[in-house]
Amino acid sequence: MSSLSEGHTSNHPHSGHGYRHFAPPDFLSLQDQVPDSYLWPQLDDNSSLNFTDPKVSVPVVDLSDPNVVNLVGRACQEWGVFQITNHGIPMGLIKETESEARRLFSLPIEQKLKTLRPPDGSNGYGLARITQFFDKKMWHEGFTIIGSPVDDARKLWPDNYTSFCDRIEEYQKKMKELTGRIKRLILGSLGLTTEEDLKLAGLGPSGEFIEGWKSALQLNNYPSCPNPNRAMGLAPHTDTSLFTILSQGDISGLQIFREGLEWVTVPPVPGAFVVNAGDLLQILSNGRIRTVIHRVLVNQAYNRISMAYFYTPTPNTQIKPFSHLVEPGDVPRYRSMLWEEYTKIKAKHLHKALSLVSNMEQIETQSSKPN
Ligand SMILES: C=C1C[C@]23C[C@H]1CC[C@H]2[C@@]12CCC[C@@](C)(C(=O)O1)[C@H]2[C@@H]3C(=O)O
Ligand SMILES: O=C(O)CCC(=O)C(=O)O
Ligand SMILES: [Fe+2]
Repeated sequence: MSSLSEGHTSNHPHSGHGYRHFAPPDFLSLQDQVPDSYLWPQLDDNSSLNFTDPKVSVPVVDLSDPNVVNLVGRACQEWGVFQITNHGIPMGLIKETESEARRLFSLPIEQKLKTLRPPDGSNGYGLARITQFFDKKMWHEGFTIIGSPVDDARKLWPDNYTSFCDRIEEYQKKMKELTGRIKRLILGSLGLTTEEDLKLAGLGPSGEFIEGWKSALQLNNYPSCPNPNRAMGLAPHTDTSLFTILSQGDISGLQIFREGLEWVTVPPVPGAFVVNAGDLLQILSNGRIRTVIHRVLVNQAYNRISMAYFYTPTPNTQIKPFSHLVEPGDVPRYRSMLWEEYTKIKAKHLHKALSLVSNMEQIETQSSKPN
């Protein structure tokens, strides 16, 4: 594995261990003309979908509202996504973490490639994992941090990696606390009470946090783009996580897909986080809360940075719908499986993953059962 990560700057297709062609390009060199491999079919002009009518826009929930459990519950079931304000995370920390991310992506490409994520690895610089499922490339580069950022930060800034690490570690700590809070609100809104159901969600018998779930912090960079109507920042996808807490900064770009409305822009609210349901929440809630299809558009004027915090169980955790949400006598909508099993199905089948683990699907179409 370490020999692999030493060959990462090689661009030669026959160099054996080189996988430079799996790396993002130097976007600076593409500023004059966007190559055909980055040109998607004309994206709709979505300007009409920047709703300001609260009935058709993503809900904003004030976490200090006494009615917060109901507000979160309704937002989850109607939209699967909402923004949160009054969450207690200092604006200064968000801005400073974002500027560390900006500092990282501003490094020369050869420097960033020193941390290129190996094909079988989880941490470091690289393309979004969904890249292989699309014919066209994305106007995006990412950096994934699972656990400590220090090994990669040392490679990026051998002499001054501490400001990056300090900021990231503080941000991870705050995100973990906030995750616990949001998890309690969502589970509370679903009315979960039994020990079995709480345990499925990583909570002990009296609602305490069970250690052992994992998180991933994904820094996303979307350079400004000379042809924003044909370039895609991040292609349509759902997150695999239970839910994701996203800081999208001040620049819009994130859109969610909503039946009947098509693509709806999530307008940046200063200091707010976007919380979106992932596939796991759809499974555990027995389909009550739906995972959210979303994508990111780019723009000509600004380089956009976002930071997404994903929350997931460990690979050998058994997952299945909460029994409380399965009507007596009914079959759960999703089958019981190990988390590792689901992530493998997702990595192979992307958008089809949920229907492949659905019991309903098996009744309706026996042939789509996974082997
Ligand atoms: C814990 C996670 C969640 C991951 C994989 C791993 C680390 C990075 C995440 C993302 C970030 C970008 C979109 C996505 C779809 C991707 O390509 O990489 C996400 C994926 C998922 O939600 O499946
Ligand atoms: O950049 C954004 O606004 C969204 C990023 C995202 O969807 C992700 O990292 O999974
Ligand atoms: Fe996402």
